[in-house]
Amino acid sequence: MSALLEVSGISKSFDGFKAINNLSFSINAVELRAVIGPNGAGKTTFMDIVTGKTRPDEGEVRFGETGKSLLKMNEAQIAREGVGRKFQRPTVFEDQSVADNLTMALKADRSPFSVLGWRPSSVSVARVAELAAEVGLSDAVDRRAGELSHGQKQWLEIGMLLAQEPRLLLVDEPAAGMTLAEREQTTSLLCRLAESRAVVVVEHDMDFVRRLNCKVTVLHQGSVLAEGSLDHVTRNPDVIDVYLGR
Ligand SMILES: Nc1ncnc2c1ncn2[C@@H]1O[C@H](COP(=O)(O)OP(=O)(O)OP(=O)(O)O)[C@@H](O)[C@H]1O
Repeated sequence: MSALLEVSGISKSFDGFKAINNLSFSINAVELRAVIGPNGAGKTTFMDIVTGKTRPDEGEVRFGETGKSLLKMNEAQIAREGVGRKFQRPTVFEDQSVADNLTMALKADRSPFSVLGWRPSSVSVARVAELAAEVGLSDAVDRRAGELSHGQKQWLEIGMLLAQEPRLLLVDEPAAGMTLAEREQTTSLLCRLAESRAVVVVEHDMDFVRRLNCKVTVLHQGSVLAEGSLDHVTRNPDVIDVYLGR
C-alpha cells in the first residue's frame, strides 16, 4: 500500500535539546496508527511539524500521491491539503447547537469569496445530518454544544474536522477524561473513520491503544524505538526499559 504521509530524517532542537532526532516513518492512506511514548518523547512536536506549527531543522515531510512537501506550506495550506488535527481539549462553540457547529465547520471549508454570500443549502443541511450520524450525535443535533458530555463534545469536534474531509486525521489523546462507555464508542468511531482515511492517534492510555487493535509506533527521545502490534512492541526490552517498566 502506498504511503500518504512520509516523514524522513526530521530533527528539531529547542535550545540545543533534540526533541525530534532523525525521525522517519510513514502512514498509509487507509490506516489506523497509534503513536505512544513516554513524556517528552516528541509526540506533540511530531504533530506540530506535520501540521506546520513547527519547522524541523532538517528532514522532509511528504504528503499525498505526488509527495508534496508539507514543509513548503503554512498551517492553513496543510489543512487544505487534507491534514486535520484534533487537540486534546474540545474547542466547540458552546452556545451554538450541534447542527450550527457542524454547519460552521462546513462553511469554514469554503473559499473566502463564497463565504461572503454563504447560506445553508439543502446540500449542507443533508451533510450536517450525515456528519452528526457519522460521529453518533444524530439525536443531539438540536442540543446546545455546551450541554453535551465531554465525550460528545470530542465527537462533535471530530465531526467538525470531518467537514473538511481530511485524508489524515491526527488525534491527540482522545480517551482522556472519558467514561468507559465513551471510550468504547470513541474506539469504534476511530476504527470506522480509519476504514476510509489515515487516522493517527497519540495516546498514553494502553488499554485504549489495545482496543484500537492497530499498528503502534513507539517514540523515544525523538526517534522510533519500536513499531508493530501492541503485543510486539510491549515485548521489546527497550520499550519495557524506557516506557512500560517505569
Ligand atoms: N517550544 C519548545 N521549546 C522548548 N522545548 C520544547 C518545546 N516544545 C517541546 N519541547 C521539548 O521537547 C521535548 C519533546 O516534547 P513533546 O511535547 O513533543 O513530547 P511529548 O511526547 O508530546 O510529551 P508529552 O507526552 O508529555 O505530551 C520535551 O523535552 C519538551 O520539553
